[in-house]
Amino acid sequence: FVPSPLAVAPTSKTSSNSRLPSPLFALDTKEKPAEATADPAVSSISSTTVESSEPAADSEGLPWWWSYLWELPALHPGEPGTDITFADSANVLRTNIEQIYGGYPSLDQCPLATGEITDIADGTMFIGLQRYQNEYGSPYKLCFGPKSFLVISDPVQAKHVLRDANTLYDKGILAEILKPIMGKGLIPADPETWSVRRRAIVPAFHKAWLNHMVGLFAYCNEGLIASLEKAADKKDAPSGQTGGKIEMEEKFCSVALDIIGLSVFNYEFGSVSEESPVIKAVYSALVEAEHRSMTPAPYWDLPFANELVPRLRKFNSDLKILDDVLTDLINRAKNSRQVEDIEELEKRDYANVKDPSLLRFLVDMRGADIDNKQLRDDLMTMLIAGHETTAAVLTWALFELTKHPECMAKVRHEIDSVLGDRTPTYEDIKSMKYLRLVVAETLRLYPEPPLLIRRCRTENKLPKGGGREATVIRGMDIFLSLYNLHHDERFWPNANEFKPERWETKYTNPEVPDWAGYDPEKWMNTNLYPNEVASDFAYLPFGGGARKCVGDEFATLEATVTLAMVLRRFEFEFDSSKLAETKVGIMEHPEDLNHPVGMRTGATIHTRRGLHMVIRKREV
Ligand code: HEM
Repeated sequence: FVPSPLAVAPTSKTSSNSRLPSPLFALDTKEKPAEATADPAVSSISSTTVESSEPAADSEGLPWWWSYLWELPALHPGEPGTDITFADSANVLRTNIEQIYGGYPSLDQCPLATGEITDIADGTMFIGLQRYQNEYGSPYKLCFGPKSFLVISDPVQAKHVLRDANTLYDKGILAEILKPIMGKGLIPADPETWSVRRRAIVPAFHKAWLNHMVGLFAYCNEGLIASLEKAADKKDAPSGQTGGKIEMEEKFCSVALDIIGLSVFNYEFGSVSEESPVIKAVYSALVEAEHRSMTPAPYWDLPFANELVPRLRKFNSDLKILDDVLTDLINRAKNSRQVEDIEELEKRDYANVKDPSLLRFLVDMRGADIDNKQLRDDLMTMLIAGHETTAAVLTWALFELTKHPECMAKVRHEIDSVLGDRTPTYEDIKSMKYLRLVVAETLRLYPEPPLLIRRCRTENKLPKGGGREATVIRGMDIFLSLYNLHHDERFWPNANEFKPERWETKYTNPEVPDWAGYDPEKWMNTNLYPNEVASDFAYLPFGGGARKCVGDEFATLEATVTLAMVLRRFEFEFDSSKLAETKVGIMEHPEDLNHPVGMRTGATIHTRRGLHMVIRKREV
């Protein structure tokens, strides 16, 4: 198997990027400069990024072509956790070869995107995929060596994959990569384990608990506010600006970690104010999950790799620290177990409950599986799934509000009139509609993650929708681009504009067959935030169908409370000294023109160099 005819072939011009683009998410081609990451935890995140001038070997010293070899079906037969076999992978490969040498239309009727590899390896793969979408429509196919992906960016087709035919798809590569970290947690779990655990975990996010969580979010934010006050008091802003300097992406990461620790397993990380080996271990797990998602060859599965590769040895020892903490918390919860029926648990008076964590609920539930390993996997999954995602939403919401002073003024007016000096309650959130729309609009412009991943288990037909009818063959890997869906003018007029008001207006487009359009009536009376149902699957920040995020309401409430508390007390401006520095980034990435902080992807969309702001206490 010669890779180049099948690949979007690296040309001599692009040879510095000759390592294959990631099969997952994106390759980041820029390294975050050290000054943007004073916090060691955050600097360890930036260390996962890959330099554009990468020589012909990756960070583990493996030659770039090794990843091609790994993808040969003979070396990578039948995927663990799925029923896809060597024969299925070979059939997908044969289809692609026939298409390349036989010409379009192929067996699956999908055009093959061709172009320079740099189109998608410039650090923002989702933007590269959008360029191809404009050219080829939905779905189109992308080949990297013998590996191929069907890229879907249409709401009707997304509804088919996620909801109507969801049993015909599994998580494919994503499950393979996350299994060593999350075990049998919901994201990578096999179908049997998934349905048992999903039934146990969904009731844990019940109404009374979410109501109580609003108070917990406010409690964790007090630490953040104290640390922001200190920064404001420093008054070290660059000349021409007043206030103190602060990097807000890192601050939002810390508060989101504190919140997830306390709410999910009753553990005080206290990461807003200090650094500890456990916090470092959490970041190590996150960094490794992200690194694996960007590494084409699963070298960690090789015999002895975990003993021999220094990176893996370090990761395993960090994971052990985290596992020990989780095991201790699980044992303590089990030792004080008080079994109750789900209905009774859901009626708990949380004001008088000492430990309101999700772990407590999962242990106390009658008939629950309280096997240590399973509980550990559940907690680890929620820690990873629920931390950086929310931090990213907060980062981009502050970024957009700073760019749009008229929206900021509206938000502030709402917060002042609803909250006054109080900390927010669930009822207050209901009253702060504009702020909720800001959160929704941020999730539209910056979906976290920007791509969903699936693998087809049974050949089936994709409906046409606003794209083309196609056959998805068994074994085919899928990228469902949320970024494309959310930025498509056919579903969202002036799609690139930050306009929270858009969510109040009905929109239909008869030119997209079978798409019902967006209808605010479908959520405003029943939900706090717009969702996939109201947009007929054109807005999928939390996915949709059976595998939809279990933490959607938790996360949106968390983001709303945090923004309300922070924006009420502080004024922000972009740090002008850092803006000048990022001009280089702007020149290199024309699509970043509206993003003075730049974008890069791992599992979520990060800034390139941090969200550097000048902060002042607000006169109220
Ligand atoms: C703004 C924050 C968040 C965003 C944008 C987000 C987004 C998503 C998305 C898009 C999925 C679907 C993935 C797929 O279909 O492949 C998902 C799944 C999931 N999320 Fe979230 N999430 C967020 C916060 C949270 C939180 C706070 C938790 C838990 C405390 C959480 C736990 C999970 C779990 C367990 C799954 C897997 C569900 C399953 O497969 O059954 N997420 N999330």
